[in-house]
Amino acid sequence: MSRRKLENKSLSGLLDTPLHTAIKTENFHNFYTLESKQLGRGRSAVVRKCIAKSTGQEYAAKFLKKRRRGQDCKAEIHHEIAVLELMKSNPRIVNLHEVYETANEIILVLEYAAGGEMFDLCVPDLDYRIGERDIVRLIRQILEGLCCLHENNIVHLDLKPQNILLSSVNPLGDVKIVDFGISRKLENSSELRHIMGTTEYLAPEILNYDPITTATDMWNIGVISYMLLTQESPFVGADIQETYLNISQVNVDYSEETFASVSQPAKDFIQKLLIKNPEERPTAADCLSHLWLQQGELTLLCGPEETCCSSQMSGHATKCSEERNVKSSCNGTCSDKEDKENIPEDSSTVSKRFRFDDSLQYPQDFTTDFLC
Ligand SMILES: Nc1ncnc2c1ncn2[C@@H]1O[C@H](COP(=O)(O)OP(=O)(O)OP(=O)(O)O)[C@@H](O)[C@H]1O
Repeated sequence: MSRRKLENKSLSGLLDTPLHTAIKTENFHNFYTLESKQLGRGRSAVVRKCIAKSTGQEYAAKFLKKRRRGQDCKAEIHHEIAVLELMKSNPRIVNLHEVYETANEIILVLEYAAGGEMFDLCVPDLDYRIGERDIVRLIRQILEGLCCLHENNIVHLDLKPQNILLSSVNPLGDVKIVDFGISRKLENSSELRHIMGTTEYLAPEILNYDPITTATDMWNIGVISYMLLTQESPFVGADIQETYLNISQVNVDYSEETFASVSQPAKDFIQKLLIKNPEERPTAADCLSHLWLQQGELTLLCGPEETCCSSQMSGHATKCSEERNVKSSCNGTCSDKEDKENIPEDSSTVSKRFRFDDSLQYPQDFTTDFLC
């Protein structure tokens, strides 16, 4: 879908479509062996690896509390399930296998992303530095997933290296986008300006309380690309105020020193995305046509003549998704659609959310509209 179509839409909220996935009330533990080590934890969930007793297959079990901070969160969880269902056949989005419900929790049994978080590729103390060719492949894959989400008028709103997982790390596998907990459906009728997220990844329009569109996710593509290429978080400051200021002034270090080993097309790609005015940012489909992403082996899900949407970035004329066959990039889902309190924290799993800004107290999340 073109930006023109999307920009008139603003954010309303949650998908309340009937779910196709059966919510099982049998005892989860009869069917899965749960490993004690946490894979991760976030604002709303604890995620643990589990093994299906019948098949030996590995999964990730995401335990979501039905009530958090005294509020019923079932609608949010329903929404997260509905988004995962909508994206079911997109290989860039984590697959939802099963759902269980207990008295206090809903358990999402997800495809297991054995390679962990992309965040681990963004840290300066990495033994090896991931090459630009690999970064191009990973960014392409994120954009392919994002194209499909945006074509379905869903904005992720929490894209960050902690929510981009990898199917494997050695060899470097494929992208799996996770955590649709604060994603929202864009609607014509209403708009939402508040949302929460992690401070250093917030787009200026969120800080400014301006309407949110799909372009908000595109800011995050710029941030993720910057982090993969430079091993630095572009906006993080000494404290939360400095981080806000850096974001609102788009104060980014593009120095020779920081970009010493980064190609010019890669730098150009980031500079086109880290733009204050959301309307000037290219769409996910535009980005796929950028010169930087044209290099190396292309792993387009679309056929060549079915490439996603128009190209604002490169000027290449390509086909729009509206004209596309449903079997294109979204494998049928695009156009054919219409607290962790009870789970003891595993000390071996430290949240890496704030690794770039350890000085800030948890949570540094921006929570003007706390959803749950
Ligand atoms: N399918 C998976 N395979 C492997 N690890 C996973 C999987 N899903 C989630 N994780 C790990 O668990 C962490 C938390 O998961 P997730 O982001 O879905 O939880 P959340 O509570 O919704 O997070 P947030 O606070 O960002 O909203 C992820 O960052 C990742 O490290």
